[in-house]
Amino acid sequence: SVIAYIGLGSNLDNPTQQVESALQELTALTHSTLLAHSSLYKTRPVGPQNQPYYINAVASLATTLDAEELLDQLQAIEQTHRRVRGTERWGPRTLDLDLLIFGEATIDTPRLRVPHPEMADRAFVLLPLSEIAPIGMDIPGMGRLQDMLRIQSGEGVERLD
Ligand SMILES: CC1(C)Nc2nc(N)[nH]c(=O)c2N=C1O
Repeated sequence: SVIAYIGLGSNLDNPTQQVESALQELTALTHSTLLAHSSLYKTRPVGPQNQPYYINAVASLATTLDAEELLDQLQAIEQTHRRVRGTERWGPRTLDLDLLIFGEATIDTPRLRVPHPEMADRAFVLLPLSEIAPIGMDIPGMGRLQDMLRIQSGEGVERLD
């Protein structure tokens, strides 16, 4: 099996509830085991500011699914949260499940880019990720987590106790 890291985000319809229940659903994925999840964070929107704050988290999963199969499962969970696709690209959403890292794989297909190309400059991903990943972890084709964190300010990312 490989270890996959999943980014969770929501800023519509009770985001804390959306993320909490998505974490529950991740424990029920076939051929997968939820290993850990971060705290929840309240984060300022990246992109258009005229939208609500997000709730973000990161989870790690041991899985024997391949990346595309896992993506299918994640998109199915998004659907159960009434994720209305085709809405504004950077607009608000009930639930985003992003496949951030899939073992040592680097994938670049029309459906899937892994590791997630924007994660290196997103504190709303790096801070929760650093709670559950080894700080020296190498992110395939991108560099070390600790080096990415160093150039991020925690501004606009608040851990919820
Ligand atoms: C619109 C965009 C880029 N901004 C975000 N901003 C924050 N803070 N959290 C997100 O999960 C998030 N997701 C996105 O897709």
